[in-house]
Amino acid sequence: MTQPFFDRLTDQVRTKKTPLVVGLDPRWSSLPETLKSVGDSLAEKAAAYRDFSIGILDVVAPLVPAVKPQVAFFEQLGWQGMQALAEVIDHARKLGVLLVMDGKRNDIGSTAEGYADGWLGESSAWRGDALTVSPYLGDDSLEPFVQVASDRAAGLFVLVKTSNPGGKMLQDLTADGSTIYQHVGGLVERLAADSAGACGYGVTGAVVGATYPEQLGELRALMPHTWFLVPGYGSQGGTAADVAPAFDANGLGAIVNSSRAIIFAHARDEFANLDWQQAVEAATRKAIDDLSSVATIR
Ligand SMILES: O=c1ccn([C@@H]2O[C@H](COP(=O)(O)O)[C@@H](O)[C@H]2O)c(=O)[nH]1
Repeated sequence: MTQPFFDRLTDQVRTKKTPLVVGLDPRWSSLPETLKSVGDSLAEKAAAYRDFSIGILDVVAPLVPAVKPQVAFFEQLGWQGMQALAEVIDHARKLGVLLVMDGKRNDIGSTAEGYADGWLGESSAWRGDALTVSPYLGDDSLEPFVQVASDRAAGLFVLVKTSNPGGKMLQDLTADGSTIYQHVGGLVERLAADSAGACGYGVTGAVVGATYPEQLGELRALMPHTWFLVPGYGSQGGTAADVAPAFDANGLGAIVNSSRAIIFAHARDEFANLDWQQAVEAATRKAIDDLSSVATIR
């Protein structure tokens, strides 16, 4: 019997001794030139995205608990991109690194069932260990995801407080005396508390941006059964000090994503003497070291 996702994540974070997650966000304009030596048809771009992502996986799988493929960049290339994503997922599974699919899906409940099966269902080629979902269609839209995730020992990360500057336009509005992100956080925490496993965390996690450290601390206190996925560290300006409030007393309860700062490290001056995979490894180790100063994992 497979352990619940957040129990597996806890084990992986303890084994790898880091909360760092590497984001797989291939972008044609930033790819190493050696991978772009072919043409730029959709098929050729998809093959380059596959090779790039697999090359990253080979480097980071022994170092980090999970990777976060950004579905948008694969969807952008149509069916060839989705084929490439399936191959990347397959490779990650063989390497034993957990997969957080960043798709930010949702719809009315009956349609949400389709998304849940497509991204978490046993027979899907795009099955992740966890999926990001939007809360803005309400509690009934989350139910199919919770059901499938519970049945499949998968996890969810619901958007609560996103890292982008414009997120506050809606998420910080006040209704019935609380902000929208506090209401969403309360809903996610109730679902997590109802399903908490051996590690103390439930089936629903929350996305909370590193760019809002004050709210990270506030939500950590409000959401003790909810694991956080923290994007915005690195390229968006979030620092190790900013993400420090996301962790619980055991240095657990949060994973911290970094995408561009790691996968395109070959373009950083400090790694200019390295090939692109060596640069990925150096940037990953640097981020692990940086985060170790704020998350003491027990
Ligand atoms: O609030 C959010 C939710 C998701 N993201 C995603 O995370 C990565 C961040 O990439 P970086 O290169 O490390 O900035 C990307 O896939 C976003 O779509 C987010 O940034 N903020």
